[in-house]
Amino acid sequence: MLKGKVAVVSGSAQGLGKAFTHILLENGAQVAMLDVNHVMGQELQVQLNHQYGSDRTQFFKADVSSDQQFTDVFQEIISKFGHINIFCNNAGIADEKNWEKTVSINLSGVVRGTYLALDHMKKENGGNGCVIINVASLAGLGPFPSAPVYTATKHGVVGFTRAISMASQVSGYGVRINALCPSFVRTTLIDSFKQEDKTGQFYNLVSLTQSLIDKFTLIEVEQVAKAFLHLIKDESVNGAALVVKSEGAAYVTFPKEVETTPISL
Ligand SMILES: NC(=O)C1=CN([C@@H]2O[C@H](COP(=O)(O)OP(=O)(O)OC[C@H]3O[C@@H](n4cnc5c(N)ncnc54)[C@H](O)[C@@H]3O)[C@@H](O)[C@H]2O)C=CC1
Ligand SMILES: CCCCCC(=O)/C=C/C=C\C=C\C=C\[C@@H](O)[C@@H](O)CCCC(=O)O
Repeated sequence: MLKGKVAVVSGSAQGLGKAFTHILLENGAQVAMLDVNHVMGQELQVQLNHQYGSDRTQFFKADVSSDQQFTDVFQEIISKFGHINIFCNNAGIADEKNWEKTVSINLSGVVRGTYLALDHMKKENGGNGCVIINVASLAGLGPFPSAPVYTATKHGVVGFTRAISMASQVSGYGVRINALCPSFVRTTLIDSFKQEDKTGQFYNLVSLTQSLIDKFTLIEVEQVAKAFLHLIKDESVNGAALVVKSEGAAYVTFPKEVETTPISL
């Protein structure tokens, strides 16, 4: 299904990015894995070489919060694979204490990756069939009180995706751009909410977070990967947000007009 397609996944050394890499490979794509953690990334590449063959993946070390590193690695990927058809901005952290770093990775990193990919896809490949997936969160659609900056970055990813997808369509780029919004997933990221050096002033809200996790229940990376694949294949959507919860996946219906309650001045 994805034979001949080249995909890039950021934050692919573990967690959701690793699961996205697996499902892309299982469906015939070649995958450029990008991560700041080169030890885990290189270990994974060795494992994937054994499993899928040595020509299917290559690991590239880069920090998505660095303009220079992201731009350089993007060129390296083009030199290695020739072109890119699928680009997934997945790298993310949950660090309320160092909240500026969270903004730089979760939001600025997504904008950076989308612009690099869009520029390449529209010029080199005429856009046709190219797709960008931005990993947001259910926290991009509603408040996650113990992580307000994380929530802001994910709302930002959803808003950016909706606007840039329209810009792509109106400009005739032929590139679809969609957002993936999982609820809590069993990865190492989840540990962040129990670490005081990550939660900062919101450490007192640990039990509130736990009750949200209990309400939504942890989902497995493989379930999110299936939704990710659906979003790649579904050519009918652009600017969509696909929610993934334990009970299944569903597209968000955004209101054409927001509901308001008038006040008298
Ligand atoms: N685990 C969860 O409950 C949910 C996660 N998400 C989102 O999914 C994405 C992936 O998260 P997980 O797999 O859960 O986390 P994870 O912590 O398991 O994996 C994140 C990966 O991103 C890499 N990374 C971090 N900062 C980076 C940077 N500056 N440049 C390049 N790579 C970097 C890490 O080295 C790691 O390999 C994130 O955007 C996260 O916000 C969304 C909803 C729920
Ligand atoms: C710090 C731990 C990592 C967090 C990873 C992550 O992104 C998890 C998010 C999970 C969901 C939290 C959102 C809660 C939102 C509610 O406030 C609710 O309003 C959402 C409404 C949408 C719905 O369909 O239920």
